[in-house]
Amino acid sequence: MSKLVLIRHGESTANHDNIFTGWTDVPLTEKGISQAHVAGKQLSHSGIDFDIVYTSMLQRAIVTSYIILNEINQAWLPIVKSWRLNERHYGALRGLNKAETAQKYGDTQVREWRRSYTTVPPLLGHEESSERYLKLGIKEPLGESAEMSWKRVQPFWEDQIAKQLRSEKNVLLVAHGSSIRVLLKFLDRISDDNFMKVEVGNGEPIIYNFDQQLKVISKSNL
Ligand SMILES: O=C(O)[C@H](O)COP(=O)(O)O
Repeated sequence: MSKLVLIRHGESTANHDNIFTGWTDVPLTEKGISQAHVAGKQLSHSGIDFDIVYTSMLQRAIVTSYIILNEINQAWLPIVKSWRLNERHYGALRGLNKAETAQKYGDTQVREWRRSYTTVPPLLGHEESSERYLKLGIKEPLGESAEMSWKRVQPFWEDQIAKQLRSEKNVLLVAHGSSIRVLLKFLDRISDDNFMKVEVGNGEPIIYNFDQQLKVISKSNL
C-alpha cells in the first residue's frame, strides 16, 4: 500500500490581495507560512514516512514544502521541482483583481474562467520567456484552461508519481489550486460539470491510500 498526500501551498501575497496569479512567482504571506507549519504539524502527527516530494517551480509551493519537511523532520528527502505542477497559467487575467474583474465581466463569466474545466482564460498577447523555463526549453503558455493544465500534469503523473506509488513509495506533492484540482478530477473520477464545485484550500492535506494496482482504497482530509 502507498500514500499520496496532496497539499496546496499556504496563502500567497496574491491570494491575500485577491489577484489572479497563475505562473507569477509570488511569496507566501505570514499567514501562508503559518498554514504550512500547521499542515506540517498535522502530517507529523499522522506519522507518514515519505520517500519523495514533488513540487512546482514556483516559490509559494517550494517554500511550503520546505516548511512541511522541517516540521515532519524529513528535510533530507529528495525534492523534484517541475513546471508541470505549476498553477494553471491565467493568461491576460494575471495581475487583475478577481473582485474587480467580476464587477467588469460579471460573476458568471469570472466563475467560468476560474472553475470551468474547459474554458480558456483570455490569452496573453505575447510570448514570455523567463530564464528558469528557457533553461528547460519550455515555452511558457499564453494562458491555460484547467484541461490544458491536466495535459501537462498527466505525463508527470504517469512517468513519476504513479511509478513511485506502484512501487509502494509514499509521495508528498505540494502544488497549486488548479494542478491539484485536475489530479482530484482524475483520481475521484469527477465529471467536467462537477469539476466546477471542486475547491482546494491553502495548506489543507488530502491523503490517498492506494493498492499496488493504483486503485484508491481510501481518501481523507486532515
Ligand atoms: O492563480 C491563482 O490566482 C490562484 O492561485 C488560484 O486561483 P483560483 O482560485 O482562481 O483557482
